[in-house]
Amino acid sequence: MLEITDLSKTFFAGTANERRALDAVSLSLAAGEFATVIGSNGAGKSTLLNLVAGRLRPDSGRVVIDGADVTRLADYQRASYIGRVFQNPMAGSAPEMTIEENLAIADGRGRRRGLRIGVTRAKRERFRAELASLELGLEDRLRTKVGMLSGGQRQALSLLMATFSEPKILLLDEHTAALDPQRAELVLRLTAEAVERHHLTTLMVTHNMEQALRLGTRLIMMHEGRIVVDVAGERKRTATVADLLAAFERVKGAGLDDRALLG
Ligand SMILES: Nc1ncnc2c1ncn2[C@@H]1O[C@H](COP(=O)(O)OP(=O)(O)OP(=O)(O)O)[C@@H](O)[C@H]1O
Repeated sequence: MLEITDLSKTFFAGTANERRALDAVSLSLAAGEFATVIGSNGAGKSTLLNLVAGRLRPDSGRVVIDGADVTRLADYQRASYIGRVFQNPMAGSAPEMTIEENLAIADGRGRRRGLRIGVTRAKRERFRAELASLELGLEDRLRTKVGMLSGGQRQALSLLMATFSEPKILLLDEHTAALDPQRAELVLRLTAEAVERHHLTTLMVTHNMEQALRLGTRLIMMHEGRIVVDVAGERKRTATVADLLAAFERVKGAGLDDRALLG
């Protein structure tokens, strides 16, 4: 479903500040595969997501989604392929618009006939049913402005909006980091349910190793623009936080050529 081949991105190339954010990364995710992505600050995690979303253009390499080469498409041109939730709960929805208006926009995303935010009775019923699944009581507040919601409620709504039009790829960029532990747990549960229900191919960046181990079917560790650990199946299920920390220490100590051994 997602084929990334030899993807590279350097910022400020040719200057003293040159920074190789992504270094010939290749990654293949099958339909429905849910990869959690960890790595230290500056490892290239957000850059990877930005390249998949089309927010950034790569210097070289390819991004193929569901067989379509989207490498040269701008972010709005691949919007129908991608749902994304950011760290900031304020980023995913429009505060001055109501819950149902926000959902109507999400519902129309990627469709051809422009922005249609008209809400029919049938749509309203669907919105109500989807909101009820969040178990936050938002189904009774369709006409409430989104700016009135708490961070956790807003992030749950952002997640619903990101998955509403059943995207091919779901990108989650530390989407629970700004929430208190209880709300973070709720949004994580909703995430797992949405991925399962819509069979979404997912990349979830997190700094929380326990989360990275508990969620998803695959775990990727990045370091200095490369994927240095990539585990799935039984190996992922039985891995511990201590294993990840040990792997990270090995990566930091290893020369570039040795890193391939860790996968
Ligand atoms: N728009 C940009 N302009 C210049 N440099 C950038 C830009 N985005 C990222 N970088 C640099 O690229 C490198 C990778 O950054 P990136 O944000 O992808 O890392 P990350 O793994 O997401 O880190 P964090 O965990 O801190 O969010 C860093 O050195 C960063 O400073």
